[in-house]
Amino acid sequence: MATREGAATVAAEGSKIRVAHVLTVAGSDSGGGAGIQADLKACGARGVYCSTVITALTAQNTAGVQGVNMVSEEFVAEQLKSVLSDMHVDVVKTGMLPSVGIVKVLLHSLNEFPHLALVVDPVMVSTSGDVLAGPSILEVFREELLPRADIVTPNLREASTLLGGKQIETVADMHEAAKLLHDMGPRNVLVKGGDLPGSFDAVDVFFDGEEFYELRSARVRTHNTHGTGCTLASCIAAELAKGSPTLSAVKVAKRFVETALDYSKEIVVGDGPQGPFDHFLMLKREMQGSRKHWIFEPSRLFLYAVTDSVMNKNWDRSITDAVKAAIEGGATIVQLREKEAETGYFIEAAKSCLEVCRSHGVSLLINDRVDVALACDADGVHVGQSDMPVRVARALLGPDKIIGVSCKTPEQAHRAWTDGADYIGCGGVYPTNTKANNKTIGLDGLKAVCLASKLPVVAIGGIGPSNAGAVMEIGAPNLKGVAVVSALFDRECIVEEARKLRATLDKGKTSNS
Ligand SMILES: Nc1ncnc2c1ncn2[C@@H]1O[C@H](COP(=O)(O)OP(=O)(O)OP(=O)(O)O)[C@@H](O)[C@H]1O
Ligand SMILES: Cc1ncc(CO)c(N)n1
Ligand SMILES: [Mg+2]
Repeated sequence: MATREGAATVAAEGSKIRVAHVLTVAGSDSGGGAGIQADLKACGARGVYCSTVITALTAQNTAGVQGVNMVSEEFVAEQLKSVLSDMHVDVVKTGMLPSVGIVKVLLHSLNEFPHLALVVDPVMVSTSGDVLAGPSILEVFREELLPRADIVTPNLREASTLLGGKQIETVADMHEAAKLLHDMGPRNVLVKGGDLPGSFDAVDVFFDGEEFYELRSARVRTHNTHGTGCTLASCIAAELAKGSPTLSAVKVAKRFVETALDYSKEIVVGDGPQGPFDHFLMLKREMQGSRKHWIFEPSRLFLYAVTDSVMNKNWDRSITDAVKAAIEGGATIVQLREKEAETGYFIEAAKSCLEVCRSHGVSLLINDRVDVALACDADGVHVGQSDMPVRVARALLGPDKIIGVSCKTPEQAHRAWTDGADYIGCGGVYPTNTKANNKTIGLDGLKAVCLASKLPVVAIGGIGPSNAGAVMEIGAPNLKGVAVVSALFDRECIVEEARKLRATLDKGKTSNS
């Protein structure tokens, strides 16, 4: 078992990195819930590479199995040869093995690679009651495949069939079955109790030849259990491939299945009685969870105030006072655009603005200066096309900060999405004095950018109370608001101007809804 032991999740070999690798030899489930598809997802979720030798195609959905098309023995052999002659496999996991001939072909390959660990999920009957491997398979399973296995994972029905029809209705029966199956030669046995009648827990019995372990988890109340067996066996294989001892691998795998079922208990994929679950839902939720506190709510772009150092100087106002007034008038997000400010002063001013913004639940972004945003822990940055690239800013700021990017063209808008921006600032919509040599793209340019991206868009450039309504009326669902500079900060009373703008925007919103 040298290879398995040596293949921790990723084992460095010089400068190359070797990945933990499971080969699944199983059937395809067109519905994507069990078989090869479950194995790929399970290994993916556990961070392990998975190659696939397909033994049969099934036409299958949440109602059951409508058809089976076996792959020829010769072609199963060819797939095995392609993978095993070239790739560094740590563990072979078997699922649907529909004919004696296919099992023999597999055994032949395993003989050639005696170091490979073997997880056997003796798939025979699907939960829907459809036969995936007939009784003719039993002898070769008992006599040849099980003795070669490091672990075999039958469900109740499969354990009973392997044992010639033994009744298994209680946990005590499962112990007995595990012991009898162990006598057939596998190193470890896991009798799965997913289908144990009347049990509150999902109990599996593990036997290593010496000790019995009852592995219990809460029974998730769900119809989405299609593919639990395949997933469990693949997870065991994945953990073994990383180098775990067998009992730990089984415990991790069972926990994975339980958690995946729990996360997926409400999903609806098909109309049949037994749905699949989502192997990645817990990861998706985790990702969302880590961004929960800030998660960017596009409606925040509604009235976006962008400060301007020159204007504040002309009107003799501090940045903080300007920001306070904009928020009082109804600004929903603020960006500090201080092109000339010295870094030390900028950080202090940003901290003071941040205090004001936080106390009003308004996000504060910094224009261009990722360093300043990091220094004062602002909510994010807004970058232009020639500033720090979005990808680099994202790498520096991490997943929790908001990143906006200025775009004038559909290409830039598309790029913003792939690079990981949270929103697009699009303009100049109208001519403006705030930015020298800034090309005006008009309402058509704005529309084209909105159409080109899934990201929320805020329009900018020459916008004020007189034209904000027209901008919002272009009718793009992802146009979430307007950003203004002069219309607020180059006016005598910021609060009043902000209120006027807010009123115009609010009016447009009510008449559109
Ligand atoms: N509702 C449930 N809640 C929690 N765990 C479950 C539930 N149903 C099954 N399990 C667990 O899932 C794993 C697979 O067991 P199960 O008996 O369902 O296998 P199976 O019948 O081979 O599955 P399938 O044929 O649908 O792929 C076991 O660890 C079992 O305890
Ligand atoms: C292809 C395939 N393999 C295994 C199972 C057992 O769930 C299934 N339903 N379909
Ligand atoms: Mg099964």
